[in-house]
Formats: sequence, structure tokens, C-alpha cells
Amino acid sequence: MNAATAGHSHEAVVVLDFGGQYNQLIARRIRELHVFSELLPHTVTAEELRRKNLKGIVFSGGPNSVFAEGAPDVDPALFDLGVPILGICYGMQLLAKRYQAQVRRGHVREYGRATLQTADHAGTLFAGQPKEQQVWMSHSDAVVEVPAGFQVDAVTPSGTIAAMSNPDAQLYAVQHHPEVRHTEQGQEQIKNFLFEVCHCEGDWTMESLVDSAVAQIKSQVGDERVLCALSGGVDSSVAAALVHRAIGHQLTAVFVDHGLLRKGESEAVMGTLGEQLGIDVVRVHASTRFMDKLAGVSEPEQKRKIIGTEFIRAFEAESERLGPFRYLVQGTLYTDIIESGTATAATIKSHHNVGGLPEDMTFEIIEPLKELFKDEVRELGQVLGLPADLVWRQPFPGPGLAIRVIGEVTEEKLHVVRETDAILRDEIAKAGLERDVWQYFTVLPGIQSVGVMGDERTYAQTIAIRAVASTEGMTADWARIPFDVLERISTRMVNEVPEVNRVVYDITSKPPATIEWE
Ligand SMILES: Nc1ncnc2c1ncn2[C@@H]1O[C@H](COP(=O)(O)OP(=O)(O)OP(=O)(O)O)[C@@H](O)[C@H]1O
Ligand SMILES: O=c1[nH]c(=O)c2[nH+]cn([C@@H]3O[C@H](COP(=O)(O)O)[C@@H](O)[C@H]3O)c2[nH]1
Ligand SMILES: NC(=O)CC[C@H](N)C(=O)O
Ligand SMILES: [Mg+2]
Repeated sequence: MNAATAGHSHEAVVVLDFGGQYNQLIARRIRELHVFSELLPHTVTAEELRRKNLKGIVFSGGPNSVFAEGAPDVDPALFDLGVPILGICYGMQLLAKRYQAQVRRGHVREYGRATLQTADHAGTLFAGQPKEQQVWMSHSDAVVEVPAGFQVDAVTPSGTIAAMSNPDAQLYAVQHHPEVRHTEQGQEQIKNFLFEVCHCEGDWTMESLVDSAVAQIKSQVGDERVLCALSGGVDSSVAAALVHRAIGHQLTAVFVDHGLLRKGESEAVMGTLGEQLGIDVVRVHASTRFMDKLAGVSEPEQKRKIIGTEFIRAFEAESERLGPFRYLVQGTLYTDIIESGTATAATIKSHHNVGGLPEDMTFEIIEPLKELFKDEVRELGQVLGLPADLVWRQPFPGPGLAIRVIGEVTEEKLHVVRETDAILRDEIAKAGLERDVWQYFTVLPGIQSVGVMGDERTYAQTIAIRAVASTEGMTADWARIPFDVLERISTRMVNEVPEVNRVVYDITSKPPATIEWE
């Protein structure tokens, strides 16, 4: 259990997980509307749910076909709990199957944008919304006939049944994804489900999350000592502040200087962070160890795994020196977990703090933020009273500059990335864009090209600028930095860093690219 799941006295609307990409986002949209929500396995029993102050259930989307052998299903007793159910995508097809309606496999292929036409009699979910609206679809199976007692609430132009309900039985279903921002009225639909169908009051806030997380950490830790992996970033600072509030001096924070940090970062973190958080911070100098282990390695996943392991080795060494410590706190977010790969989600990249952890680690991990997204953590940081410059700091990945030097990491290459990154940060700050651009950095792709400087031929390195707009890092767009700012950045990089003779700007969004290059 963790911060987001502790809170049993609050009203709860739970999301049952059938393996869809956006499932955690459903829970997050519900929390945004001040109703406590968590993602639970679809195998949860009615008995387990009875212990909560349950107001409603959402069946999520998922990659399976409801009629496929072994397709995930729910405990039938859930339907006797007397709370409303909302089925989304796979969830809608599952409801149709349970009530013996027809679901046809591979019947349509609707991926992405679609226009929803709601019926005049469309009920509560669509109240107050335009008759035609843009939604986001991602399915190929379809309900071709609604079950007895149900009404068709919406269709798409192809005639596909896009929403259905049986208000008497408190059952609602949509084929599209109301949880993604591209569904224009999605949040309205979720809101109507919560407040008009489930009659929630909206009693959950970030303050209540602090209270329940603190209580949970206290009871878990008892009088044991706890080590916190503290980077100076937003996530670990918020995690540390929460744990510190719970157990005070039982907490020791360790900051690892692995030699892969930005220019001036190690000193800046040691200079102010402890004071800002009211916690003693121990610095470990581990750059030789990290660089030795990374020597000769160029495959991105291998680099990430080595870094993950070395982080833990550094914490173990501190535990031996200052401890023993039974627990290790990390500022892991939901994004780190899903990208590292789960039973149902593909591995995109192993985040050092999740997929990169060594198997022989003995610490018990405490991750109070592991169900949250970055913007929720920032809000939490504000509630905890952390300084604005800490809360709004741009993210910096644990593997640091090692994943911005493409291929093998060497001191020389790190130097080029570090110097160009410092110029970029300086110019972004001077242009007053620090808060507008979500994350910005430079990458050394390892490509040499021909240039001419002072009438002489050069054959030197290319630097790529990566700058993105995002809210939580799950999706991102390339940032539209003004051309004059880009021009200053480019000129300074080539003039001030002799190894560089060309600067390019990365104009890919995520997806299809990711934010970091490795
Ligand atoms: N240099 C470091 N020393 C100690 N722990 C670290 C370091 N870098 C990362 N970590 C640990 O790994 C976790 C994940 O890193 P990540 O960069 O995602 O989070 P963060 O640094 O806390 O926040 P931000 O996303 O703002 O950079 C951190 O929350 C922290 O627990
Ligand atoms: O602590 C971290 N350990 C990692 O291994 C890691 N990999 C990516 N990131 C950060 O996560 C966000 C999403 O990055 P990607 O689009 O590159 O996956 C971006 O903000 C990245 O900087 C990491 N952070
Ligand atoms: N996104 C979903 O839930 C998809 C459900 C089902 N696999 C389909 O293709 O229709
Ligand atoms: Mg970081």
C-alpha cells in the first residue's frame, strides 16, 4: 500500500485493470475531481471492495477480446454490490457479454479521433454536452446489439454503438476513452458519472493524501531507520518531505554524485537542499565506480541497468557505514513504472529506479508517489510547503548525462554535453522561459560533420537540442522556442564549446519518439 491507496474512510471509485494503456489515467482523472480512486487488478473480489467506502466501479480498457479464451473477467458478485458501474472500451464489451448481447470481433477498426453522435434520450453521462463531440477511440471489437434493458446512447458515423446504459440497473458504458485529453467532453462524462450517477461529494484532496500517506508510512516503518535516495529533483524531494513528516530523524537522505550530473549541480544540491527540506543530506562521491562500470558499454538498456545497480550499491555502502537501514525511499512515479514494463505493458525503457534495480537488493522499498503523475506530485509539493523553485524544477533523469551521450560514455563526451547544457539552461533562463518549457537539454549523438570556421575546415561534433512541452511526461510535444533564442543558443554553443560545429533541433513529439534519446 502507498500514499494514493491509503484513505479508506474517503469515498472511493475504483478502476479495475484489464491492461489498457490509459488505465492509471482514469484513476487520475477521478482524483482530479476530488474523489479518491485507485487502479486495482480485475481479480479483486466483492468482499475486498466491501471494506471500502465504495461509490462506484469503472471497468477499464484492455488488449483482449472478451470472447477469447481466458479473457479477463470480474467477480460476478461485484454486480450485487449495489454501486454504479461504468465500462470503458473493453469494459463496455465485458458488460455486453455479461448481459448476453452480441460483441463482434474485429468488426470495426476505430483508432484515434472519432465523432460521437449522442441520442436525444442519451442520459446522465452526456448531460450538458453537445450532440456531436470528438472522442478518442482505440478498438476493433464492437457491441453490435445492446443487451435487454439497455438503451443506445451514442453512435459513430459508421453506425457503431459507442455508448449504452441501463439507468435502472446503474450500468453505463462507452466505447471511447473519456480519460484522454483528446476526448473533448471526457472529463465532463467522468464528472457526471461521479456526481450524478454515483452521487459522490468529492471529499478527497491533496491534503488528505498527505495525512493518509504519513499515517501509512508511520505504521509501516515503526522505529526502524530509513534511507532516502535524494536527487534534488521534484519527486524525491516530495517523497523525502512526506517521509520526514512521518518519521522525522529516523530518516537519512543520500545524494549520489555519480559524475553524470549537470554543471554545478552537485554543489547546488548540497548547498541548499538540506536546508530547504530541513533534512541532513549525505553526499556520496561515486563517479569512479559508475564510470568504470560504464566503460565500453553502448547499448542503452545495458547502460540503464548498470546505473540502476550502481545506485543500489552506493546506498548499500552508506547503509553499512551509517546504518543499518531496513528501508529505502525512492521518488518513483507511475510513469517510471509503466515505461519500465509491467505484466501487461511493454518495456519502453528501464528507468534506473524500477527496471534497473538489481535482483539481489535487500532494502525494502518505500515509494509513496508510485501511483501519481508528475503534475500531481508538484501539487503535493506545494501542499507540503516546498519552495517554488524546487517544485517547478525541470525533471532530470537519474541516469543523468549518461543517456544524453549516445553510445559509450566517456569523460570527454560528458564534458561536451555538460557545457552545451549549461549554455542552453542559461539562455532559457535569460529568455524567461524556464516555466514554459517542461524539459530542455542537449544530446550528443556522436555524429561528426564538416564546417568552416575562420576560413578553416572543421570536422567536429553535432549537438541536438531537445525541448518539450508536457504535463506528466507520458506524452510530449516539441517546444516552440522562439527562433531568436535558438539562434543565440546555437551561436554560443559553437563559439564556446570547441568540440561542436553544428547544432540541430529535435522536432519529434512523444509518441512516436520519447523525451530522452536513450
Ligand atoms: N543522484 C541521485 N542520488 C540519489 N538518488 C537519486 C539520484 N537520482 C535519482 N535518484 C532516485 O531515483 C528516483 C527517480 O529519479 P527521477 O529523476 O525520476 O526523480 P527526481 O530526481 O526525484 O525528480 P525529477 O523528475 O524532478 O528529476 C528519485 O526520486 C530518487 O529517489
Ligand atoms: O529518474 C529517471 N530515471 C530514468 O531512468 C529515466 N528515463 C527517463 N526519465 C525521465 O522520464 C521522463 C520521460 O522520459 P522518456 O520520454 O525519455 O521516457 C523524462 O522527464 C525523462 O527525463 C528518467 N528518469
Ligand atoms: N482499448 C480497448 O479496450 C480494446 C478492447 C478490445 N481489445 C478491442 O479491440 O475492441
Ligand atoms: Mg531526477
